Amino acid sequence: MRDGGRIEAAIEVLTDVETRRVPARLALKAWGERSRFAGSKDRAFVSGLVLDALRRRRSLAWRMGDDSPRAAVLATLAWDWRWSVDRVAEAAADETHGPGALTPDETARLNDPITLDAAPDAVRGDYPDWLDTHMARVFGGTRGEAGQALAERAPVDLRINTLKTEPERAMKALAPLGVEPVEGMVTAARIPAPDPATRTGAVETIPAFGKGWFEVQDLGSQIAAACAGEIAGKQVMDFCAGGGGKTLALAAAMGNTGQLWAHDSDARRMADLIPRGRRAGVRNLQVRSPVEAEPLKGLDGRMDVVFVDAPCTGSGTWRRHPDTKWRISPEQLERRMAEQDTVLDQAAPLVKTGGRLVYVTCSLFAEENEDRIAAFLARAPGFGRVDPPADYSRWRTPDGFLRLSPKTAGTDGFFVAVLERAG
Ligand SMILES: C[S@@+](CC[C@H](N)C(=O)[O-])C[C@H]1O[C@@H](n2cnc3c(N)ncnc32)[C@H](O)[C@@H]1O
Repeated sequence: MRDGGRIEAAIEVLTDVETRRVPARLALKAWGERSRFAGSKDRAFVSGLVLDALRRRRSLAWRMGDDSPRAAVLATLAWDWRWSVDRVAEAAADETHGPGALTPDETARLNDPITLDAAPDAVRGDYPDWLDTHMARVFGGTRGEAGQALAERAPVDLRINTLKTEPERAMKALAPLGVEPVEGMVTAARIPAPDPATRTGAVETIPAFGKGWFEVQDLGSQIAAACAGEIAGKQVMDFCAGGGGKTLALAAAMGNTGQLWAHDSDARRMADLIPRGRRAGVRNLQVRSPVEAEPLKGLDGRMDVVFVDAPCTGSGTWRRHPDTKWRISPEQLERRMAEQDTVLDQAAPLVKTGGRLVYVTCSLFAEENEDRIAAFLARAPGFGRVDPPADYSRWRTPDGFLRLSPKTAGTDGFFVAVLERAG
């Protein structure tokens, strides 16, 4: 495809995302199915452009004085992809495929972009107005900057699986991917955010992945899992195991000692858990699926650690899923809060006396984090807060929890509370 056609396709997909309020992934898939002529480079270009436009949707509209998908896509090319305005103009004017020649106003705005200094925080931080109070509660006067960091492209983070290899050996195998070590975490590696228009080789295709040497996992998720503490030889329950990202990290920390239990209220989400565990060399995993009559039977009061990776709005992952920030609603936030209360109440009885309940979300909002913990502690006075591991103390909140964000930690946003059941 020529650039004009690719740009027109990105405008079409962005329009579809916004008018039908569907995930970008589905709109891109639908476009791909309609556009059999598009090759893998075209798909990478269109997908990268749509996602980048979604990342800064509001600030682009504000600076262009136009909230159309066309304006967002053209501005992304000029300001984010650093195309010259002449190049944008030439591609747009492509007679057969392009979205049409730039107007004089578009040309002027692209050539002379205004700053965001006078923009409201929600515009500077690229999130919907109704979330401003939620962002303000956590980030105060720096919420615009926190939002900007959530609008950056994310790196690809890897977790080296110590059940299968040594970090040094894995780093050698990963060298062709351009990985960088992560300070303070020898089992983590990072591939800097790729160029948006190119489809980078999927890390899953290299032989070391097939051998189970590493997993793709955001560094924040790895740190959250590490907050389970010293768990070798213990009884550990991953209560919301889902696809098993945290389960496998917990398994590596246990080194096939003790017993790791995995549970989720949705059996379908755990479908890949057994094969993933096998590939990763996990031998101490027991899956307790909700298809069983009483999946948690016999486990009350037996766990040293119950890890609750709770359902949440995912506001910490906007870098990776920028469409979700425009779809999230107050009703959805309320629903997630109710689910978080339920999940805490269901998980707590499994914790043994002196054991720990580790509550994690990938959301930044206090309503899903501190407020849920405060409400839980009021309902369950046998539990009390303890400090998360000292290694991560630089991200401790004044209340003694952990909050990671792209701005403070260079990771996705995560919240961790470590609670202990009194003796
Ligand atoms: C954030 S996701 C888990 C992601 C997973 N731990 C990982 O690292 O890949 C939250 C999970 O909680 C599950 N869930 C929601 N309500 C639940 C409940 N009451 N009990 C157990 N799991 C629940 C959802 O099905 C979903 O899989």
